[in-house]
Amino acid sequence: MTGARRLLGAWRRGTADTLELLVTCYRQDRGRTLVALALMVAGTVAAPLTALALRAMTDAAVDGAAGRVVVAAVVVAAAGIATLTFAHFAHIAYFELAELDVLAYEARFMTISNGSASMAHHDSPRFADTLTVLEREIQRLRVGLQALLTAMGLAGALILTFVALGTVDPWLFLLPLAALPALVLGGAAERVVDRARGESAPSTRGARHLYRLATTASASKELRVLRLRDEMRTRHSALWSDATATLHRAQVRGALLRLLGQLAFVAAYVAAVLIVVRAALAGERSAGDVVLVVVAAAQVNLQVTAAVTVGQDLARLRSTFRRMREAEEQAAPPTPDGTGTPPARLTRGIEVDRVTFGYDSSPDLALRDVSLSLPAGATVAIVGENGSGKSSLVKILCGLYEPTSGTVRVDAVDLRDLAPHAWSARLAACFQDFVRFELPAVQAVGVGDVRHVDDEVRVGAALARADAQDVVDQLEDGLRTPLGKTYADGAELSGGQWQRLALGRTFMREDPLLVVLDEPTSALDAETEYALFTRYAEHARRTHHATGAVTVLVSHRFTTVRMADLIVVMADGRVHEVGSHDELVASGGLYSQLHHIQAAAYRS
Ligand SMILES: Nc1ncnc2c1ncn2[C@@H]1O[C@H](COP(=O)(O)OP(=O)(O)OP(=O)(O)O)[C@@H](O)[C@H]1O
Repeated sequence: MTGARRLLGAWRRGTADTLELLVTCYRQDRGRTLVALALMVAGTVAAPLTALALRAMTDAAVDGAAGRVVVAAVVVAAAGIATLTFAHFAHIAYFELAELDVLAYEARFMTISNGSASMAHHDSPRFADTLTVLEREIQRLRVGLQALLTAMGLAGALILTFVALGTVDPWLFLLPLAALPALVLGGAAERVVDRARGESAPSTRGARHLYRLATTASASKELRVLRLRDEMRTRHSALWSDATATLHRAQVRGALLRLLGQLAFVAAYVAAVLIVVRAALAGERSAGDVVLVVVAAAQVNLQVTAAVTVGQDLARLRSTFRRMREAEEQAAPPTPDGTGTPPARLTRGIEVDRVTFGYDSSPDLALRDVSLSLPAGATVAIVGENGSGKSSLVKILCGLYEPTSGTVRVDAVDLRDLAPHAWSARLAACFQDFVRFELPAVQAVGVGDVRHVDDEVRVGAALARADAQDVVDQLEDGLRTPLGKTYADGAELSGGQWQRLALGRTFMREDPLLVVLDEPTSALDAETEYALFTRYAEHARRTHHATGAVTVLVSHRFTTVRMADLIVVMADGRVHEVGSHDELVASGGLYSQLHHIQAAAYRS
């Protein structure tokens, strides 16, 4: 009972999802949706009308009624034209609608992927699998829309065909039952194939990754130097073979299931024709009846075949919507978002209280029992070896991940109680894996505060704060120069130049409460990094007086962070030492040792 209820629930949800596609079309363009629907239904329903008109024509001919023959012949011709042409015109109408639908669902897909404040879902392999399948399936929404419109026409055509057959012999009303095995087995076949799509997603994802690597310019240097062309090709084709073998096996099983369903129907069809032919031979049915049954039953065969195909496309469409819902659930925050507003200025600062954190995809902890006090207005440097937890701590401070346990407090308010988007609006951050926005230079920097994306004065000021004005000065058309390979005339920048523009972007926000610079100068030499950090720290001290903003600098270079008010040394996910440069050097601990080693290395 519960199973049946669950099935019914799933069916209802699936139908609602599928119809939602039509509602989306309707919202985009009412007129075109109605025209497409009307043409599709009229074109499909015209086929059984042909059978009825043929019966009338045959009987009229046998009776010698020339007038009726002509009328019926006109109907046959009109219905024939409608069958042949309406679907084509409908296609013209829904083609554009389908494009708009793909656009609408791509926007939804983008929101699912990157619309939430937290980015924890990006670490889940299950989410990655769902995205891999969705990325491809969204492009198939066009087929889904066609299937949906065809299904509506087919439903009308099937009803009309069975009514027509039923007028010849009530037994023929049973013919729809013979179509059931084909529909049920068709659905089962699609489920088999859909499962295989999910199972093959990791291999598909791997193959796509290699394909992207092999076709993007950024990877081409290493691929050439490492002479990886053949290796990449071998691995790519092995992964594809793996994915296609899984899909192929499922397709074969699906085809067998569908064949079984079709055979059941063919048997019933032959029986139906025999019943009517025998009755006609006995003089109980007219010649027109025989014509109607032969034509209509043949149409039923075509309609059922079409229904099975359409059924598969609709099942695939339902799976797409199911996956979309799953992805939405996976990307949803584990606890309801807070609604609080961050303070206009920080008075106490940011408190990290016994924070422990592990990524979903890893059994190890990235942060263990971290407690820190980041006073308002302070410049805090975080140093530590690779993998010691610096970036993880920064991401927690930015609210990109929630701590597994422990609390981050902003002026005594739990970060979880603040509205995520209100907190991110008060952040200014430059990450080590910064984005290269291929836009005109003004916008590539201006997106740092999207309200002022084209404001050349603000952008200029932000670049000056980041000491990156010279990058733009070198460009042919200054701030208006398009950047990157997306444009035919786009300027290509060096890694360090891109990084300095990213820094400029960070300084677009004028009233942040937290400024994060996570290795923003990794492409620069140690001396330049030191000079820049000193400049930022001074700037931060001056301006953050007003907002109480905390500036967090992450660096590997122990020698360049000594200007910070507070230095946090991380090791193995824990806070190993905290203090000012002088205090830490005096204590003779890890900072002191590593500082001396690095200083000696730079001197030599
Ligand atoms: N997205 C992730 N999924 C799973 N584990 C991760 C992820 N990001 C980082 N880790 C792990 O968490 C630990 C801390 O990484 P984190 O990036 O915070 O270190 P880091 O000190 O910033 O290192 P680096 O100096 O190399 O940037 C490492 O063991 C790393 O493998």
